Amino acid sequence: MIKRVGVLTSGGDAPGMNAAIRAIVLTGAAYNIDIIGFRHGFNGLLDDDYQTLLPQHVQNIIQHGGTILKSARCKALHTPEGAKQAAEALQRLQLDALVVIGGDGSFRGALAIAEHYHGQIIGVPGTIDNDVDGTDYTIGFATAIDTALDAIDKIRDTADAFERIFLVELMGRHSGYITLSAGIAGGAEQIICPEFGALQPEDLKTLIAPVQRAQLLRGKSSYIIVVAENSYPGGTTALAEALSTALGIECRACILGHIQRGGSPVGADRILATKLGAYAIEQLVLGANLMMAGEINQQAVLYPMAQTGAKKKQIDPYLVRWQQTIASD
Ligand SMILES: Nc1ncnc2c1ncn2[C@@H]1O[C@H](COP(=O)(O)OP(=O)(O)O)[C@@H](O)[C@H]1O
Ligand SMILES: O=P(O)(O)OC[C@H]1O[C@](O)(COP(=O)(O)O)[C@@H](O)[C@@H]1O
Repeated sequence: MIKRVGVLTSGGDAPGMNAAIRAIVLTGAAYNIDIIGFRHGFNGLLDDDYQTLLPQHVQNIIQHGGTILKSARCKALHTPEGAKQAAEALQRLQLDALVVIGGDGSFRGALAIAEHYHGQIIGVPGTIDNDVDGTDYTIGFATAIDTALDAIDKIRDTADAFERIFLVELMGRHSGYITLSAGIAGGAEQIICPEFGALQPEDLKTLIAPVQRAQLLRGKSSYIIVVAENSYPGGTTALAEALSTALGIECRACILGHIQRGGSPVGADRILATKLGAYAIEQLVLGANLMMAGEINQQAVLYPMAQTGAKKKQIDPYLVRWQQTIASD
């Protein structure tokens, strides 16, 4: 019988985390389960920083970005002592289960705790990067795309007016999901992301030739290259400078950064978060352990937490081929 469940948000915050917390609290109340919210990610377990979450605490939060529980990265959890201490906190507070809302890193943290914990643990995928296996989309990704798109559309106006090349840097440390998706939707002429291979200074000619073709043959007045972070030595600003020198045309870099993590979650993220938060609680009641609540083909599914980061989630090969062979030529 599950009576008390802890919940925390960990790693990069993502729009929709609040909607997930709300669904967890409301579903918990329906099953007569007490929900205890830990603040600042796993740090809340180590610092005894928690509060009981009642339905009234999650009123009017579905529309807000960020997370009412705060999020953080927790260095201590990378040590066996930290994981043991976190598990001891869960036992001491008599928690039957823990819900971790975060990315595959947070799920690795949860698995470290599980080595010392007798209760159940379930994950809910929350990260703008969409780099978690076992779910088509993560909570926050859809909002991040719209935020990036809004910026790309605006940059297009000034790029066109000034007949400039713009490089727009988007987030995703290890994954090009945001970059490919926002690049396709924003009509970017070129896309640079980890899945297409690292770009080195000596490879610049592969970028330059299509730019020249577009300008000479098609008379393009604006040209947008979206770039995933960490794609070029020295960063996107260095890449813009190198391109300016090579092409003799003004290139500008725009780093969107953490803007992509904020804002009111779009409908798709609120719906996904509500579904997965509720499903996580219902599956805990049914005995799920060390699983992630995901959604595949609109169906809520359980997926082993240990496999959520085991292989690199594939970005859409059809769009990759189209972008590389048709859109960027
Ligand atoms: N291998 C690991 N062992 C223990 N804890 C981990 C491990 N990887 C990540 N964590 C915990 O999860 C937190 C968030 O991980 P991170 O990769 O930054 O974000 P995300 O969950 O969004 O992928 C880390 O700060 C750490 O506390
Ligand atoms: O906020 P920080 O610590 O600068 O981290 C930035 C990173 O966090 C993210 O926004 C989200 O990543 P995670 O969800 O894996 O934490 C990445 O896109 C970005 O590289």
